[in-house]
Amino acid sequence: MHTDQKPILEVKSLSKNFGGLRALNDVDMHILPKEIVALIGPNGAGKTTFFNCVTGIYVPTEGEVWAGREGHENKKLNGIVPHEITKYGLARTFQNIRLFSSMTVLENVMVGRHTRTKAGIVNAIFRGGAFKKEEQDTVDRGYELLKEVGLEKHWKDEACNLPYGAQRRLEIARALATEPFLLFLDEPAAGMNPQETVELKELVLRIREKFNLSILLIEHDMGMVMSLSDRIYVMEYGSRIAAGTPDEIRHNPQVIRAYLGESEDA
Ligand SMILES: Nc1ncnc2c1ncn2[C@@H]1O[C@H](COP(=O)(O)OP(=O)(O)OP(=O)(O)O)[C@@H](O)[C@H]1O
Repeated sequence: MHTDQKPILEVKSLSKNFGGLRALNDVDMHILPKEIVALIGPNGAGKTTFFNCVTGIYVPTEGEVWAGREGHENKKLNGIVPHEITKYGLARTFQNIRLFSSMTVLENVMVGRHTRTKAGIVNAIFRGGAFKKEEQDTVDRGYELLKEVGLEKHWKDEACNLPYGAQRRLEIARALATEPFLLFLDEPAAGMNPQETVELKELVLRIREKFNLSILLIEHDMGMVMSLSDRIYVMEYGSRIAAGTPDEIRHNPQVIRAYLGESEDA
């Protein structure tokens, strides 16, 4: 990594209040092209609130979010609605999987793809004749992405019938279909067995290379965080308490204290 590279994400003094609760307090972060960065911290530290503020779901109380593809100027994202942020190139998965459960696996990926097509989701549903070619491309591209995450054999299954780990991979495929430059993964390994977690790690590394992605992940599986991340940010009670390489974080006394102080189920 070269430190003179333009960050593709710059978060400056981000804060979020919920009534009297300061869920995020003055948090700074940057991500460089093709970096894999983890955001960790005990339960309730503010990690999901951070994701929600950066991806437009919450309006931050204070602070600024700037982002832009490599080779382009960064643009201020404050005030932009979530679907416009997705279109701009920031895609995400959710802690509680949010698939369209009665749609097929392939249709779920096609929904992501329609962020990029002229036809849009309405024409896709009503099958407007003028959009047939584009629609075929959407199907082909969706199928390719299913192959990428190892789900092509399940393309006609209803999404709700997939095992849990496969649903998480499908969410990643749907996010990739929007052609992001920055992908947010909210606890991608949650509920996965050790074998699925290893496969997920390989998948994350593969898609970073193939799609030239930067990735920010929230994850409680420390084995995965330490072995996958280029850098790690640590939060506690809404504030950033540390940032550094996995080795620096592992030996940081404040981080050790934050983790030893939390309950065992975290
Ligand atoms: N919409 C909301 N309204 C009020 N309080 C909220 C809201 N969302 C989050 N909070 C509170 O903000 C704090 C931070 O929550 P957040 O979900 O961001 O933490 P987290 O680090 O993602 O936790 P976990 O690891 O358990 O997912 C918590 O005290 C939570 O109860």
